[in-house]
Amino acid sequence: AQEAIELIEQADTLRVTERQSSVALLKKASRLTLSPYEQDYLNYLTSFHVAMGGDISKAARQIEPLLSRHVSGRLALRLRATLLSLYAGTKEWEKGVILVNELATIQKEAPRDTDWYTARVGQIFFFLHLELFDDALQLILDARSYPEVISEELNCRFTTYEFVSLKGLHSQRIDNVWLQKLQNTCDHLTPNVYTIEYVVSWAELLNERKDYQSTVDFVEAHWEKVSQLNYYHLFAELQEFYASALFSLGRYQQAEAIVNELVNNPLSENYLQGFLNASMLKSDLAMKRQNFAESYHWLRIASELRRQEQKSALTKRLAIAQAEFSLAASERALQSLSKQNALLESELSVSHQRMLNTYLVVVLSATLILLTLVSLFRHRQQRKRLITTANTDALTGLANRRCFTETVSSYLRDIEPTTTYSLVLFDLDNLKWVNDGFGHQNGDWVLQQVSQCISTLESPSVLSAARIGGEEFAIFLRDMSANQAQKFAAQLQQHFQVIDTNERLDSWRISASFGICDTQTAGVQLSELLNAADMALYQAKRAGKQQAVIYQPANNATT
Ligand SMILES: Nc1nc2c(ncn2[C@@H]2O[C@H](COP(=O)(O)OP(=O)(O)OP(=O)(O)O)[C@@H](O)[C@H]2O)c(=O)[nH]1
Repeated sequence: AQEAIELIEQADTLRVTERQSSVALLKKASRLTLSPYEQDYLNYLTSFHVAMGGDISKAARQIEPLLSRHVSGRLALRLRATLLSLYAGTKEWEKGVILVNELATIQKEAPRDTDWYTARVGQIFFFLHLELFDDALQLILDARSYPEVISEELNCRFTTYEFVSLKGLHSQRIDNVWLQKLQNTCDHLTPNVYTIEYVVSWAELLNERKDYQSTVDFVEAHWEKVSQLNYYHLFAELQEFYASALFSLGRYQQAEAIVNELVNNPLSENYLQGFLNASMLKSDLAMKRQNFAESYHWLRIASELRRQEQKSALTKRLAIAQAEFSLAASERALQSLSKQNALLESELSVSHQRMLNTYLVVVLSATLILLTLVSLFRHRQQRKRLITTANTDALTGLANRRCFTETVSSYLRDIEPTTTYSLVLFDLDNLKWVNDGFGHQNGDWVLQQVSQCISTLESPSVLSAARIGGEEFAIFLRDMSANQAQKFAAQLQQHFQVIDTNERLDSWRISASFGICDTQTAGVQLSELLNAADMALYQAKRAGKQQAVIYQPANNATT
């Protein structure tokens, strides 16, 4: 069992040369299950046979619905190329013009294979019917400018169309060299509807040149070949030129026999120009026989056909004008599009610029913000440093007097009445002696060691500890009575005592004298507390140093 596609492709190959076999193969294929593509391909070839049979209108109507399903690829080209040659026959010029453009678009994407060149032939054929010889010639030259090898049949068709175009443009310049060229290109090929096209064109040329004897000779030499093809249009044209030439040569009977064949064939009605020429000839022939009534009859038919032909010529011109108009319109559209494009591009560059500007602004702003943040940060750091410096004692790192006063004052402002606060004031013993004996640097060292002892105290009671004078320190304690503070001072004293002074002070032991008071006895003003503690400290010094004295009201401090 053969594949459907094989049958259809075989039918395609034989469609021109062996029509009957081609039709039979298509019938066979139609009985198989077909894919949508195969079905369309089969329908196309069936329509092609309908066209070859002479009913080009029917064929065109059958092919038209297939177009929308095939907008690219092989079948897209084939369908349109065939339809285009049908439109040339049915004189549907406008539809044809649209199709020519569609084909050009499809061709841009398609590879240059046989189908591509066949489509190109379709376009040229259509242009020739519109008598747009220049455009046709342009398409031929363009197709020939590519190095692809085309089949001999396609070469014959291109040569034929080149000849038809040149004939249309400069008929008088065509000489027999052209005939030679056409014969060399086409005559050795199997005769088919395409390879004998030039014969009809050459016969037309001879007839137009009133070279009637040559026309008759030429037609008679090719009669057999063309008639056997059974392709009505070509043969009808040949018959027409033949009859016309015979008439001009005075061979009326022969001419009449030929013309009768033409006018009696129902297909001739599809072939307007030919039918018109034949009617005119019939009228002339009747006139020769002095049958005026018959002559008048054919003249009336001819005039009706002439009217139709003029209408058709007008339609042709209209189609061309419309095509040119739409071309101009599309050019205008293109121009306006490119203008819009230019506008868009300039807008784009403006917005690019804007974007760049925005970007710059953003970058600048970001830099500015960053700089501001940095400077703010620096400023804060500086402020912090300044505050720290303002509140810290440079030598020992402890809070200074200013800071101590502020801190303690703020605590005292919000004092809890049930809570007792204590102030421990102490003064190092014999620092002058240390300075004098071991040097001021070692005196500094002593101050630092003492301060370190205070800093390392991890008591939640210590609210503030400071160096409030040269060798004078103060500690403010929360929730501690003077007696408890005294114990605290004793601990501190122990810490001072164990400071390793071997290297610096020859084992001289560091000590301090403490003056202690609390809010219960001294009052809740800082000045009161300082005074009280100072008094107690004075007493501690007087009592022999290295001791802690608690302030007693009425200046009666206890050690
Ligand atoms: N090395 C050093 N000595 C200081 C500093 N501030 C004050 N002094 C010294 O501390 C000493 C205080 O002397 P005095 O008031 O006689 O006290 P003292 O020698 O400790 O004797 P008492 O207090 O009676 O035990 C002076 O010699 C000051 O120069 C300082 O920052 N560094």
